[in-house]
Amino acid sequence: MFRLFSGQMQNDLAPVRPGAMFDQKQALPCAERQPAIDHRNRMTCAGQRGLEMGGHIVRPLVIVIVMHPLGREPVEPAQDVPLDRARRVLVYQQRGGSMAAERSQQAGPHAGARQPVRGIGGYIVHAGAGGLDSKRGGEMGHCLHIEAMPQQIDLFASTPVVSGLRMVTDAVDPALERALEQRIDAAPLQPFQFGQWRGKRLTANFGSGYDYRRGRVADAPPLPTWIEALRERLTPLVGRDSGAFVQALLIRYDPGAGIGWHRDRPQYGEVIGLSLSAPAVLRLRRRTKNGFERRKVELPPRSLYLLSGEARTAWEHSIAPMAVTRRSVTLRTLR
Ligand SMILES: O=C(O)CCC(=O)C(=O)O
Ligand SMILES: [Fe+2]
Repeated sequence: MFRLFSGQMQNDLAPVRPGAMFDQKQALPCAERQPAIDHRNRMTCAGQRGLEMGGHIVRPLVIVIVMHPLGREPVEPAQDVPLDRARRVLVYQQRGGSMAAERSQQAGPHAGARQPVRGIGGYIVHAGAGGLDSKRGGEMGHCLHIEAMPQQIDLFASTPVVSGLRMVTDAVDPALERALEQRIDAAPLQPFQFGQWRGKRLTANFGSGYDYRRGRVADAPPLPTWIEALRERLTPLVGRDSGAFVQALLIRYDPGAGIGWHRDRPQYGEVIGLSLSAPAVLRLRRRTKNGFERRKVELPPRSLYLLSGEARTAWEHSIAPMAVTRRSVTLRTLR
C-alpha cells in the first residue's frame, strides 16, 4: 500500500512539484509497518498527535470523541467500533492521568508532538496520527487497540446520528494537500454540466464518468497513477479495500461555487470524499413526514468522509457556496 503511494505517486507528481511526494513520504507518520513492540509503544509514535481536552491528553490513535464541541450533533464514529465502546475509551483516557504524566510516558523514540484536534461535529478518528499496526489493526491500524481499554465505564448514551457516515481528520498532511491541489488544478477541469444547466464548480472524472443526458455511466480516462496511489492511502482509513473504488471525481469550488442537494447517482455505491484547501460544511438532510431532518458535519481541510449505508442511500447532501476555493477528491464504487 505505502510503496505504491510513495513510489508511483512520487514519480507521477514529480513534473508538477519535484520532491513533493518525497516530502510527503518523509512526513508520513509511522507509515512503515513496523511490528508492534509492546502495548505502550503501539499507542505512541513519531508524528502522532494527541488531543488535549480539559487538561488531559487523549492518547493518540484512540478513537477520539469530541462531544458536541460546537453544539453540533455527533456522527457515527469512524471504523467499526461500537459507539459505546468508543466513548468508554474517552472516559478511560480522561481518567488515565494528567498531561504531565502522559508526557512522561511518551518519552522515547516514539514520543510525538501534540496538536489539538480541531473541533468537529461528531466522532473523529485522527488519521494523521495513525501508525499502522499490521498485527492487530491491519489496514485499520489507525484505530487503537480498543480491546485493551477497560469496558466498565459507560457514562453516555449512544445515538449515532447519521448511520453510515464516517469521518477521519488529517487523512493527508499539508505537504500532500499542496501536491494534490496542484494535481487537481492541472487536471482537465470543466464546469459541471447538467443538461442546459452549468454549475460553477469545476470537475474532472476518471475511471468512469456519468452522462447526465442519457442518465447512465459513461467512459472516462483511466485513473492516473497519482489517484490510484491516493486511493490506496485513503480507503483503509475508512476500512475499505481500494480496488472497488473505480471512479474518481476531482472538484474545485472557486468562490461562489457549491453543490446543491443531491444523492449520488444510484449507479454508484459507496462514496469517499477527501476535502482540501478550505473548511466546508457537509449538510445532510432526509425527508420526514413534516419536512426535512437535517444534520451538518464540519469538514476541515484534509479530512475524509465516507458515505455508506443510510448516509449514502437515505440522506441527501450538499455543500453551501464557498467563500474561498475548496477542492475535493471523491472516490466511488460502482454498483
Ligand atoms: O465536494 C464534495 O466533497 C462533495 C462532492 C459531491 O457530493 C458529489 O460530487 O457528488
Ligand atoms: Fe455527492
